[in-house]
Amino acid sequence: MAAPLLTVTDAVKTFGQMRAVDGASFEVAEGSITGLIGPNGAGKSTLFGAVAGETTLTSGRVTFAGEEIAERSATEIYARGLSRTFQIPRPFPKMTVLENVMLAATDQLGERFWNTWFRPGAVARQEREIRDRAHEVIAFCNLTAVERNLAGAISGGQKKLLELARVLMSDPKLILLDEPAAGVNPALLDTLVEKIVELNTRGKTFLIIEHNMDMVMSLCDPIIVLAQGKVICAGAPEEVAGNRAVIDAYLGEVVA
Ligand SMILES: Nc1ncnc2c1ncn2[C@@H]1O[C@H](COP(=O)(O)OP(=O)(O)OP(=O)(O)O)[C@@H](O)[C@H]1O
Repeated sequence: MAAPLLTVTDAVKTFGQMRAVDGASFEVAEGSITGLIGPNGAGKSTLFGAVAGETTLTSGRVTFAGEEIAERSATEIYARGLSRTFQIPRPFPKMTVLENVMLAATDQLGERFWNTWFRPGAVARQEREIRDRAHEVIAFCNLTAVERNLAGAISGGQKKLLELARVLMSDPKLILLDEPAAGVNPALLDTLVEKIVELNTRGKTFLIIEHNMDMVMSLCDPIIVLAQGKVICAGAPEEVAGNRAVIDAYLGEVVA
């Protein structure tokens, strides 16, 4: 069997006395759409932040594409092909959809971009390439009709598609989606799911945090369940749905 694309081993993240992530271990197989679920406060977003390099784990290991990344910066991890979206989309509201998508590419070019200031011909060529790629990605995400609109003025669902478009500019191997369905109307949710499936067919691997159980159960396999910072179950949707510890964790949330 192929080595996993992402491996998290004994991850711990504490905030003062609080163990937000408490010894979590799991794998994401290359080519999978893996779900990460769990009650509120289980530690899912904290784990995402640690995997993407925004925060450092208190202890534990993270391996991505065969390389240890727990100590790497977010920029280095992004450059290696791991990109994420946020629970609440963070576009630049006063810029157009097209500008937002193009900016995702200039972010990633970093120093190389600034170097080109000394070579004006190269700047123009690079800008053309970025614009062409942005148009492709925007069309794929069904956003062409609004590409000249201000990002702050498009719908919640379109903002989620914009997040996906920005992520796609870097052509990542692994895409982390943080609650893609939150605040998205059913029609746009179908589009979003369709796009995820299509990208997966083209070889992209996904790790998805989601509270919408219908979406998770139909889209993700395997599903990893986190509760109080620990993985309490991981398996196929039907296994997870019938697991006693999972049911108890969610019931605990309802009762609490
Ligand atoms: N920067 C921080 N400082 C202190 N506590 C934090 C911090 N970030 C997260 N926490 C706490 O860590 C725990 C895990 O939070 P986290 O956001 O990772 O959970 P989650 O599973 O993503 O929850 P949700 O589904 O509600 O988004 C929570 O109790 C939260 O209050």
